[in-house]
Amino acid sequence: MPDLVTPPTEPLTLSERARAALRGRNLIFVGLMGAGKSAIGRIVAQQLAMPFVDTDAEIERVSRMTIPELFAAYGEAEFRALETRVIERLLKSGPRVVSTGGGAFINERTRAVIRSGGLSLWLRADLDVLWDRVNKRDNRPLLKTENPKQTLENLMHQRYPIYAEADVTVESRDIRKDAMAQEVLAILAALAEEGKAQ
Ligand SMILES: Nc1ncnc2c1ncn2[C@@H]1O[C@H](COP(=O)(O)OP(=O)(O)O)[C@@H](O)[C@H]1O
Ligand SMILES: O=C(O)C1=C[C@@H](OP(=O)(O)O)[C@@H](O)[C@H](O)C1
Ligand SMILES: [Mg+2]
Repeated sequence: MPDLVTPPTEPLTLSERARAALRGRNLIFVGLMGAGKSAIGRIVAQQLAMPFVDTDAEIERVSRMTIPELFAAYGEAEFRALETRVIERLLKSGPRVVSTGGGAFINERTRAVIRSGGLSLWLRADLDVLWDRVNKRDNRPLLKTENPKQTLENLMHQRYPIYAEADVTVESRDIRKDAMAQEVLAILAALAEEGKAQ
């Protein structure tokens, strides 16, 4: 007689549980410059076995210009319009993990596109963590001011109430990037299980 007892199923991995929270939707990282959207988004995508796109890199690819060149040549308003179009296209052809530039979710149109395009995740960080990270590079045109740390702090005050509208908030801490990515997965998995990731 063959054994008709169903074998026990393997427990789901953390990545599988996190992916369940997305229910086939895009995962969109938002937050201020230096929060780790680009770096952590890439690792999370690998873990979820989903394609990854960084919107700044995509904007640079399609325009064949760098972000500082785009700001210098066309100004912030034009950059935002291009950013909205690029994000809309990427989200429509998903599901992917998408890391946005810091100002994307602040723009009303882009925010609406992100809201309807998937699960938004705010990587939230303190000023000192952000400053420590952005200070090392000079590729962020908005920080080319007399006092860039003060500018970053002003942006925090302006933007944090808006980032808070994201579906999920994760504290971006000063820990290894792979550990940070694991935290993101664990929070997504917990959401799926609580049935909160609507
Ligand atoms: N958890 C982390 N620990 C250490 N360094 C980090 C961490 N997250 C990001 N970084 C580094 O900080 C810098 C800014 O991160 P990035 O992903 O570009 O931020 P964002 O895209 O949000 O502006 C990069 O050099 C990145 O490697
Ligand atoms: O905060 C912003 O308005 C910006 C953030 C940058 O992306 P990161 O947040 O990935 O640095 C980039 O899109 C551009 O310099 C503008
Ligand atoms: Mg980035």
